[in-house]
Formats: sequence, structure tokens, C-alpha cells
Amino acid sequence: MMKTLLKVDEINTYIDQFHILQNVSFEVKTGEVTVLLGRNGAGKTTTLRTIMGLNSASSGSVVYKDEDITKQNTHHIARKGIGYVPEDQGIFADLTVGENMRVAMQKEDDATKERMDWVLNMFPDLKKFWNKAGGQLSGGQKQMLSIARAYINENDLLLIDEPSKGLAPIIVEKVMESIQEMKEKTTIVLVEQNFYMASSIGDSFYILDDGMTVHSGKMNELKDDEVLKKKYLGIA
Ligand SMILES: Nc1ncnc2c1ncn2[C@@H]1O[C@H](COP(=O)(O)OP(=O)(O)OP(=O)(O)O)[C@@H](O)[C@H]1O
Repeated sequence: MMKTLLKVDEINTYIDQFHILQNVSFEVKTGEVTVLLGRNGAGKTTTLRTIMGLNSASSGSVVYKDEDITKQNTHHIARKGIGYVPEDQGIFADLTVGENMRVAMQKEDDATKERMDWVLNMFPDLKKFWNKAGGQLSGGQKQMLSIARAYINENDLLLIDEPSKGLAPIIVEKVMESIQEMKEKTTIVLVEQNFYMASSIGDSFYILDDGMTVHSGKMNELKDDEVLKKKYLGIA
């Protein structure tokens, strides 16, 4: 039996008066890639934001490594080893690539240097454009920088929100390749609308619909479930 790294249990999250997440529950096993699927507006981003403490759950719990982190602030949650790659990438437009990396870095030890070597090797553009402003990068390069910023720290869990969004197919391949490699070292929760990517990388899935978790299972079973895919994902 694989160990549970993260357990989200019946969380309810409101944004203003809107009840966005309604008893969302899921479990993330150590070493797996768990994919959150569902249509636009289903609540995937809000789920990741609630885990990070950027939105607060009004009830329910988020337990990471057997510790209840539901009410902790984002800074503390990040320090516990949860990295977040937000949908809008969250990089500093006015800082150079190098400065974006330095600001993200929590330590300067050998392990961090090793991870830095890995990301620069994986994404040579980051090295090439080290002195270029974040805001001047292409969409793909911004995504690479955003992933690199989360990967540079000693995280046991990465939350990655729609990394393929708006990227050309060839760049999607590159991002996929990087996530495949990160998967060897880190547990991942991936929000991904691109079913090809989701099904290539994912081990388990949860489908969100209207702020609720409506289905879950193993990714290789979902691949062949045309009914489920059509009903909740709009994939014919
Ligand atoms: N700041 C906000 N104010 C009001 N409603 C919001 C806000 N942010 C999100 N919502 C609503 O919450 C619901 C869930 O949004 P969320 O972004 O979590 O969905 P999602 O599944 O990640 O979709 P997407 O892929 O479009 O980001 C949507 O109906 C959205 O309109």
C-alpha cells in the first residue's frame, strides 16, 4: 500500500457569497501523479488555492504528512514542502530569469544547486535568457520558469495548474517531458485539461464538476471510459 501524502477531506470554500467548493475530497499517494480533471469553472484552481491557503476553507480539512494545515498561512504551507505552479505562472515580469530564480530559492545548499543544474539542463532557454526580464519571455518560457521556481526547492509535493495552457504542441511536449522526470522525485497534483497530457502522466484521477468531486479512479481505466469522458470532460 502506498502512503497518503495529502488528504483533502470534505472542504467547502466560498469566494464572496459563492459556494465554490462543496465537500471536495481526494487523496494523494506518495510517488504518484494525481490529476484533477473537469470542465472550466469546475473548481480545480480553487482546490489548489485552498490547499495552499490562498483561499480559505470554511469547513473540512487539508492534511499533509499527517498534519492538519487547513488554517495555516501560505508561507508556512510552502515551507513545509509544497510547491505551487499557478495557472498565471506567478513570475515577476520586471525581474530577470536569474532574479526570479533567486527570489524563489529557499536555500543555497548542494541539493538546491543540483536541482538548479537539472532545471537548466531540462530548460536550456532559462540559461540562455538568464538576464532577460520575465515579462519578455514567450509563453512557453514563462511556463518553464514557473515550473523551475517551484522545483528549485526541496518539495515533496508539487501542485501544478494547467501547465499546457496556451502553449504550442511542441512546447507542451517539453513541459510533459519535464513533469515525467520530476515525477521520479516528487509527488504531483496536476490540473490539466489536455487529456493527452493528463493521461500520459497521471496515475490516478479525480473529476470535479460544479465544485464537487464526482468520480475517481486509475488513469488507465479512464482512458477507455468513453461515457465518463464525454459526460464530464466533453471529450467525444
Ligand atoms: N474571484 C472570484 N470571484 C467569483 N467567482 C470566482 C472567483 N474565482 C473563481 N470563481 C468561480 O469559481 C468557480 C471555480 O473556478 P476555478 O477557477 O476553481 O475552476 P477551474 O476548474 O480551475 O476552471 P478553469 O480551468 O477555468 O480555471 C467558477 O465558477 C468561477 O467562476
